[in-house]
Amino acid sequence: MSVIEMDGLRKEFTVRVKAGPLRREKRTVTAVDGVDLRVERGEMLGCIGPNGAGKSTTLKMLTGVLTPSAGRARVCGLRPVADRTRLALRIGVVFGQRSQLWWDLPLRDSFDLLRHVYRVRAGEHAARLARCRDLLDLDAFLDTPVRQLSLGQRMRGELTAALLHGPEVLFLDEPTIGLDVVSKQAVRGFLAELGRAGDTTLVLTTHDLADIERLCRRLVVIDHGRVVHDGSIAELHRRYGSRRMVVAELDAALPEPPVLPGAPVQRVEADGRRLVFALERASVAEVVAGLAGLTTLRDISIVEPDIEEVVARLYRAPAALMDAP
Ligand SMILES: Nc1ncnc2c1ncn2[C@@H]1O[C@H](COP(=O)(O)OP(=O)(O)OP(=O)(O)O)[C@@H](O)[C@H]1O
Repeated sequence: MSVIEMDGLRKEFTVRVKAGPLRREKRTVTAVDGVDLRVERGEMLGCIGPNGAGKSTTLKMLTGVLTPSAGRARVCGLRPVADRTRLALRIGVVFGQRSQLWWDLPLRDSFDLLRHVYRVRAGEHAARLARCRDLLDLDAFLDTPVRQLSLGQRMRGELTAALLHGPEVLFLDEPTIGLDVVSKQAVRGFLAELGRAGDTTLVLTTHDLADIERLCRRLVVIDHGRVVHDGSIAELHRRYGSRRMVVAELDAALPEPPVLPGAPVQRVEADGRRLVFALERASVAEVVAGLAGLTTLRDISIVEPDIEEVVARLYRAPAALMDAP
């Protein structure tokens, strides 16, 4: 049994929209449009998609916050809505906008209350808290009331709060949004460590592709409520034709951009002294050899495909053009 199962999962919302000066009409918004996915124990699944694609709605259905309009979801073998209380003991949830901490209490007291809510044994609680304190560097603000914490400090507190009962699955909606570089690194490092340990399944949505590159071997792209890619980042590059680039720095500009077979010029920069070639069929050696016959090369570098670029192209493509994953 997979730890997360989704079969034809669907969510529609009925919204009222203005249809004239005094009239409002009901309209149906399909937020999630038949998602089929399996996530195995210990996997780290990254979920990306443009604004409004249906990521948060999917997480809300998996955590029992929203009832699906159709289809089936199981998490740890449980029905998220019907078995919500039992499920709460087995999952951890960090949703950026919602806090599970007590605003007026110091972090330490919030953690203590959560121990009682989840009925965690004192020894287990202490061990998990010690690990989080160490990896997330909590000690400097453990006695500060939550409302006085910075966003990055609070997010580290939220992560700890979500993990103190030892969940099997951790759902994270935008865990690094708005964090500064240091907090982002702390959160990513912590999640990577959690992933390496291998006993927690992690599902995260993000707009920050560095989160995905750092953490997730499996990437799901959602658009218009449907899964349009499910696989590794390398597969995404292969599928959408990402190419490596060769950047050639020349001593002097050429009168015309050179035509090299299998390596079209992508960009001309620095007044013609920097040329960027896409490696379509040619190798780096062939580009270097081709250029050496024409000019003096000052420097050459290779740029690996950029995930931002491929994802931007993917988001721009109309959903209908994207084939199934
Ligand atoms: N409670 C609601 N009532 C009506 N429509 C909703 C509701 N929640 C979400 N929607 C709509 O469902 C669609 C999917 O929203 P969702 O929040 O799941 O997207 P998302 O992929 O998480 O977006 P973002 O990246 O902006 O957070 C959007 O069109 C949104 O307006």
